[in-house]
Amino acid sequence: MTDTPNEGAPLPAVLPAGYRIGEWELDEPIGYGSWGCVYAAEHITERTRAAVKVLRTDLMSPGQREAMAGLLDREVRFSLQADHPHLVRTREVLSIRDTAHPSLEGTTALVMDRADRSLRDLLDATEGGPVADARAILLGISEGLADIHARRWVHGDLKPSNVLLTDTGGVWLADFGLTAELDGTHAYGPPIGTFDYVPPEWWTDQAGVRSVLRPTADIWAFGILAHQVLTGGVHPFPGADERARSLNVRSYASGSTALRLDPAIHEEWARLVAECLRPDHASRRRLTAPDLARRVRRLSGVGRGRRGRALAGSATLVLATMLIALPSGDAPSNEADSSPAPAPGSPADAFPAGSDVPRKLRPVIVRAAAGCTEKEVTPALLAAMLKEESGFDANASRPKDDEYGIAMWTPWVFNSWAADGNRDGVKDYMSPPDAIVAMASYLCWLDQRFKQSGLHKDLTGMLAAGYRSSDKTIINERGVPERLRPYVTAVQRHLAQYTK
Ligand SMILES: Nc1ncnc2c1ncn2[C@@H]1O[C@H](COP(=O)(O)OP(=O)(O)OP(=O)(O)O)[C@@H](O)[C@H]1O
Repeated sequence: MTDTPNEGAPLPAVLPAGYRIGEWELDEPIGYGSWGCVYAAEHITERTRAAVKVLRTDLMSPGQREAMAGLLDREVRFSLQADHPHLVRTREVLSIRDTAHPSLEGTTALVMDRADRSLRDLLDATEGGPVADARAILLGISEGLADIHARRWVHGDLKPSNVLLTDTGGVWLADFGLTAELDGTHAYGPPIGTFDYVPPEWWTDQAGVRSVLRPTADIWAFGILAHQVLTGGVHPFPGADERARSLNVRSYASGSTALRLDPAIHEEWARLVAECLRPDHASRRRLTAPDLARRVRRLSGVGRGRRGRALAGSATLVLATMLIALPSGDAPSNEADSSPAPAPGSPADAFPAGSDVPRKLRPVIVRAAAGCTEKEVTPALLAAMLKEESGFDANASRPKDDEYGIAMWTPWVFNSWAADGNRDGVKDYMSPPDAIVAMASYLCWLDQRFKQSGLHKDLTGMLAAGYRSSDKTIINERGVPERLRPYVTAVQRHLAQYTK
């Protein structure tokens, strides 16, 4: 908190060197963004370096300030939870207290680890050919993206100035001002974007004053960025300026022109870039961020198992724990329901007599539930969810919402929870056993998240609602949102029928 030694004289737009925010003393600005200025800074006693992003709403018009409020909230929320070697670390978020300058009171300052340059600086300094450490940079970006998507957020503004680099080889994604949390299959953001990195559908996917944001937008941006990294800055779509290039992007997406990548790019990298630059969301979504990271890792020649540090609290860890806990047994089959009546005490006997839960599915449902130690994740709950999601139809689909199969998984979301329920070596969201085990893993994780957040009432309702939205939605609303109430009521009705 800042009361002294900041002087009482009027402050210029750029805060003067020596200005103190909390325990941090500002030095020169490192760079300017649309909403704020980033300063080099040092801790006043420990002399550690940092970068401090000051978002000065006092310099904005009332309209800008209003637009800024929501974005700022998202940037702060995501920054505080980002915990990955390839996401810039936010040390603290401060609210300026400066009695000598009341207009600054309450201004937000994000104190981050300081990088030595951005990828933009590196591209500007490179004349042709791949930038130095191109592979490591692309690997870092793809792993950072995979983590963001696994947490069900979309970066939304991936571009060279938002990729930070350190002299020691650090690669950090930064600037979470447009980072948005998914609610279902997509998020919404303000219609702001950097033309050179937005996907073709961005121009048409506007919902009122908001634009639709999907994880595939980050994949597109990665494709553009990878092309630039591999060529020393060449944008894959020709044009003298951003507007001309964006017209060429749209002409490509409409099928009028073909994609022409720089021939100097190695064939295998070019194939990956082309996949990222598929012309529409539907064809691009097959390449999820975890797949992308795997492919980049392989192309970079980095062996399996190389991770900077463990992902504390990540979904991956919970899933691994759960699958180890799965009792062994015969691999469940995908076939239709045709088995004889169950023996008493068998998995197939877990449901009330006359229940419509298909007999063939009962063992996998029971086994999937047994893999979770949370008492709410029962065979009855899984069956109730499957009933409401698909009516137990293995081929169900809602293409409009990008949801498929018995558990109505969205393909890229399934990837974060993917399970090989029938142990056939393939993790497939259209395979009922895989989809059901993944559903149990996800519900198990949601259950733990809610309990950790102090939410203990109506857990089954929150689990059903969380499956339809996200952990964050339920935690933020402290329970089932009204709009999801009809869905939750239906699941709970089935649950009562399936509970013995
Ligand atoms: N932690 C950091 N360490 C070093 N430089 C940083 C850090 N964070 C941001 N920068 C640099 O500061 C500049 C401004 O960053 P900021 O995130 O405010 O905006 P931007 O991404 O350049 O633009 P916009 O806000 O319009 O998207 C950028 O050049 C960025 O590379």
